[in-house]
Amino acid sequence: MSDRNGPVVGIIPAAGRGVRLGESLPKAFVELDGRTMLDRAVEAMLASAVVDRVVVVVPPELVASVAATAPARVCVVAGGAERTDSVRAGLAAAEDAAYVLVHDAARALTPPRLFARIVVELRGGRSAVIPVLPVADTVKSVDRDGRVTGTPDRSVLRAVQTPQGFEAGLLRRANAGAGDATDDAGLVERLGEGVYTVPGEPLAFKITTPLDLVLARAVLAAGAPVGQES
Ligand SMILES: Nc1ccn([C@@H]2O[C@H](COP(=O)(O)OP(=O)(O)OP(=O)(O)O)[C@@H](O)[C@H]2O)c(=O)n1
Ligand SMILES: C[C@](O)(CO)[C@H](O)COP(=O)(O)O
Repeated sequence: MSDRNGPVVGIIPAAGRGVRLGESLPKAFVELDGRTMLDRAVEAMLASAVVDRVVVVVPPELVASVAATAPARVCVVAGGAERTDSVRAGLAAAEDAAYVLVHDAARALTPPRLFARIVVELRGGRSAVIPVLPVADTVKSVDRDGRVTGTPDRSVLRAVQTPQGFEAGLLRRANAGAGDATDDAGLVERLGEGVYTVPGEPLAFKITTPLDLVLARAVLAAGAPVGQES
């Protein structure tokens, strides 16, 4: 059990290569209207006013250059081969945390109010809290031949975003366990611990493909109040 008033440390995994985006530099360093995805993610986290400090996890060769321009309350560490490895590196630099918020740099337009929504639940006694949205498409499971094996009831499905918030000790235990997962909550679920949901934000979409990049730039060009509102 964490100290309910203890520090919240944000961890921003930004060490991916962005293969699916296909740009010539690591994805977190691609610019959206003059500011990198990473800078936007850090600024939103700090603007939320619910995070005490931020650990940014970047490709090893970029640690020195990112650290040289990092704002106050932000430290920079080297990431690993998989996202889970990068989160582990972030956790190692968050030794003082009572709670951690793990947030993809790739969700660069996330409104600050989403961080606050997660922290309210953590301080209220939840150990693991994630933002989700309803699923708009029908989802099928398929076998290796592409043959449909089932149609899950859409009403119980949710698309999962970040920031994902945890009692720090719980995420340390989950992350130290064997195996990988596509999100941090998945590791916590494997421990048999409850993971709770709060409403996500459409603007917290993950910039994964070139089309996502077009969408993000269009949102900014349209003058949406991204990063300003709390
Ligand atoms: N070894 C890794 C892989 C991913 N990430 C981060 O985890 C977030 C979500 O990952 P994703 O969107 O898949 O980014 P990439 O791994 O860069 O994308 P791709 O799979 O297309 O290469 C991103 O902010 C990414 O930088 C990370 O810190 N370390
Ligand atoms: C953590 C995550 O953003 C939740 O939706 C997602 O699972 C990351 O997946 P990726 O393939 O590493 O982008």
